[in-house]
Amino acid sequence: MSTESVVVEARSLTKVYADLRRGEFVALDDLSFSASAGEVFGLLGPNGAGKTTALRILSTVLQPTSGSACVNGFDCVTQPSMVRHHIGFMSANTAVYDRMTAWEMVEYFGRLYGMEDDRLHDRMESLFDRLQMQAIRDLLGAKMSTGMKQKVSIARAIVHDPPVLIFDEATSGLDVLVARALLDTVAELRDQGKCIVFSTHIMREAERLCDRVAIMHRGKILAEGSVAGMLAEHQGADLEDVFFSLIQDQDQEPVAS
Ligand SMILES: Nc1ncnc2c1ncn2[C@@H]1O[C@H](COP(=O)(O)OP(=O)(O)OP(=O)(O)O)[C@@H](O)[C@H]1O
Repeated sequence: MSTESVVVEARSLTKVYADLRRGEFVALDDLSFSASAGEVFGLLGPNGAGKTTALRILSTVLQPTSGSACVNGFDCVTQPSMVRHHIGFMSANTAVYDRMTAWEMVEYFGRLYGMEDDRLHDRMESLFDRLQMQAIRDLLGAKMSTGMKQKVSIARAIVHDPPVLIFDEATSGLDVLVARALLDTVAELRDQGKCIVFSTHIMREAERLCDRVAIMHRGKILAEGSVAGMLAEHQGADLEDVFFSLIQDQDQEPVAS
C-alpha cells in the first residue's frame, strides 16, 4: 500500500470510557490502522472489541482520549465538519424517519450537505436507479421493510459522493438477499475508487469483500493483512479459523490491569 493513497488513518487511538459499573474502561488501546482509496478495509472483532468506538471516532461523533485520526487529510478532532463532508456513515441502526418518503429523506440529507438542488436531483435520480429505489420513491419510512430502509440509508450516506465510506455492521439483521445486495453495492463503490472501512463480525462477509482486514480484540489489533496473507501466516483454512485461534490465544493471556 503506498502512503500517498492513504485516505483514512488512525494513529495510536485510545479511548477510555468512564463506566459506572466497571470504573475506567479502556475500549481502544493504542489502535493504529490505515485504509486507501479503492480498497475495502475490514475491521473484524467479536462483540465489544471496540469496532464501533473506532468508527465513531473516525466519523467525529466521539473524541479519542489520546491519539489522532484523519480522513482525506482532515483531522477528526480539530476539523470535524470537513471530515463529515468527506465521509458517508451507515450502521445497522441508521434511522429512517417514519413520516418522510424515501425521496424526501435522501433529499433532506443532500441539502444538509449543502448540495444545490439541480446537482442533488441529478445525483438522486441516478442513485434511485442504481439502488433500484424508484418503486419506493414515494413510500413513507413507516411503511418500509428493513431492506427498503437499508437502501434509503445507503442512498443518504452516499448522496454527496464522499470519497470515504464507513459501514458499521451494516448487514446486521438483513436477510441474505438484501445483505448480498448491500455487499455488491460496497464492492461497486470500491471499484469506483472509494475508500471503505467496513466493520463486521461475519467472517464470510469479510472474506468475500475485504481487500485487507484487521482482527480486533479488547481494543487492540491482533493481526492485519490481506485475507490470503492472513490464512498463510496463521495457517487457517479460512478466516474463521484464524479469528478463533487468535482470539483464543489472547483470551488465555491475563488482561493487563
Ligand atoms: N458509552 C460507553 N460507556 C462505557 N462503556 C462503553 C461505552 N460505549 C462502549 N463501551 C464499551 O466499550 C467496549 C467496546 O464497545 P464497542 O461498541 O466499540 O464494540 P464493538 O466491537 O463495536 O462491539 P459490538 O459488535 O457489540 O457493537 C465494550 O465493552 C462496551 O461495553
